[in-house]
Amino acid sequence: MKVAVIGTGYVGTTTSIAFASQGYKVIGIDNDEEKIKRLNQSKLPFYEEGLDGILQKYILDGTLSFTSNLEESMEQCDILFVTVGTPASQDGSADLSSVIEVARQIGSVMKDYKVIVIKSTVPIGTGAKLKNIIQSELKKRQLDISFDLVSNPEFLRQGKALHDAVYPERIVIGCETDKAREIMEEFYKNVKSKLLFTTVRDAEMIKYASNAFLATKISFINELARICEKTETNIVQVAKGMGMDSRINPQFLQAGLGFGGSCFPKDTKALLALASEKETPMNILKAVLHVNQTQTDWFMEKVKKTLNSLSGKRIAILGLTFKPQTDDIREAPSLKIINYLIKHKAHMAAYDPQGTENVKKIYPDIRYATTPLEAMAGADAVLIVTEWKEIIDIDWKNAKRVLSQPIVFDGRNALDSAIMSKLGYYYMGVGILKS
Ligand SMILES: NC(=O)c1ccc[n+]([C@@H]2O[C@H](COP(=O)([O-])OP(=O)(O)OC[C@H]3O[C@@H](n4cnc5c(N)ncnc54)[C@H](O)[C@@H]3O)[C@@H](O)[C@H]2O)c1
Ligand SMILES: O=c1ccn([C@@H]2O[C@H](COP(=O)(O)OP(=O)(O)O[C@H]3O[C@H](CO)[C@@H](O)[C@H](O)[C@H]3O)[C@@H](O)[C@H]2O)c(=O)[nH]1
Repeated sequence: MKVAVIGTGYVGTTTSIAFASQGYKVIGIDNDEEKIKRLNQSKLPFYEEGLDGILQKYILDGTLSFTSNLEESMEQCDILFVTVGTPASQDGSADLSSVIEVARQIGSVMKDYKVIVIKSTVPIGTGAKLKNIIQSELKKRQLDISFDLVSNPEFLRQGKALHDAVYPERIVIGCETDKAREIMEEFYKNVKSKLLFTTVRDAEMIKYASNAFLATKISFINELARICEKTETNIVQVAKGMGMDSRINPQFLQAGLGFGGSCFPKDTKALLALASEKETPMNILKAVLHVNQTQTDWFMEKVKKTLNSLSGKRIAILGLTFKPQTDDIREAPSLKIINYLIKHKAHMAAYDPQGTENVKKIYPDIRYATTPLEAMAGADAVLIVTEWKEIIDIDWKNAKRVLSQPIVFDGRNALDSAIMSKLGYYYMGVGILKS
């Protein structure tokens, strides 16, 4: 079976590599010519540890190739996976212009039966809409070609993309015909995973519902962290005790600075926009977003109160990306924190192993350091914003010497408060007693 993947962004490139590793011949297609040129030179358009070597291997052995020519690629493939972006529009709803454009292009060049698989995260009803667009393009060409439209949402996590794509916990397939079901079953036959066949609409909803639920767990624990601080209880212990109940489970109960990234913020907003369009309010989800939007301010108010004022203070920011193991800064809490510090006239120096260049484009005028210690030199306080291992592993005993004051605000509860206190730090996390 030959495979084409339309859109060679984060999901498209990582799933193309995963499909190649499963023995398929894969063509990655993108309308960004520069990206295609670089991919063919084995250069990834994003940071993902260890992936460039694997990409190079599959390019060199001819398993994987990249092009901007959709028509030619379609003739050579049986299944087309669509992984183009669906970013948030001004009103929060999903911007479907790229998936619609791809559907038009497919309909205008398709010559025989294909299975068109939507991996992009799209609102309920989009699959049916895309099917209509393809049909009307075929009609314009006076062709009566059959095709199947399948929804196969992607659940991979950034930083762990290849692992998640090769060993998915579950595969959800929404399809409408036995033929499409058989082809999808055959395609995934070597992947050991739970498989759920359902309708296209259900599959579309499963993706939004999953992200909304995980986001809900995070906002729940973050709101609980606020009350823990007022009741002299420790959110880390509370989450641990809660998570020991298998019905609750310990994942996504890490209190912190709120969720960021390219998915949770936009997907929760898109589901809310859909709910509003359907005149069915989702009050819990609204609160989830509200807690998330206020979490960094809540944290920064504590920083300001502890330091009396931020004006003229030197602050070291450790970590800029929305989570470790990525260079992605979309919706990263660090951006709100930098903005807060600028507004309160603090001086800052920021360090991140991978995200600096991306943040520089938004905030060119703040100081960036090339090591954590350089950022910490002379600082009145340190803010841990992303829990990179390199940041957790700082030699905190010796690092104290470069600081002006030994104060650490840990936005990820990444360090041990008792150890930090023993080392002589004034240490404050999220939802834990200060030490
Ligand atoms: N990033 C993640 O971790 C993740 C995980 C699961 C699902 N998703 C979903 O997958 C989709 C893609 O996300 P992403 O992060 O890979 O996006 P991205 O922005 O990194 O990549 C999208 C790619 O599509 C290309 N593109 C746009 N229009 C095109 C067209 N007409 N023809 C060919 N290529 C075109 C762009 O040039 C870009 O390379 C989104 O719907 C997202 O919600 C993302
Ligand atoms: O207990 C937790 C877990 C996560 N986060 C934050 O939540 C955000 C998202 O984290 P994560 O889910 O690990 O990252 P993503 O790569 O955005 O992956 C999510 O979004 C993808 C895109 O839809 C889905 O495919 C994945 O299943 C889903 O986990 C990050 O800012 C994390 O810091 C917390 O604050 N506390």
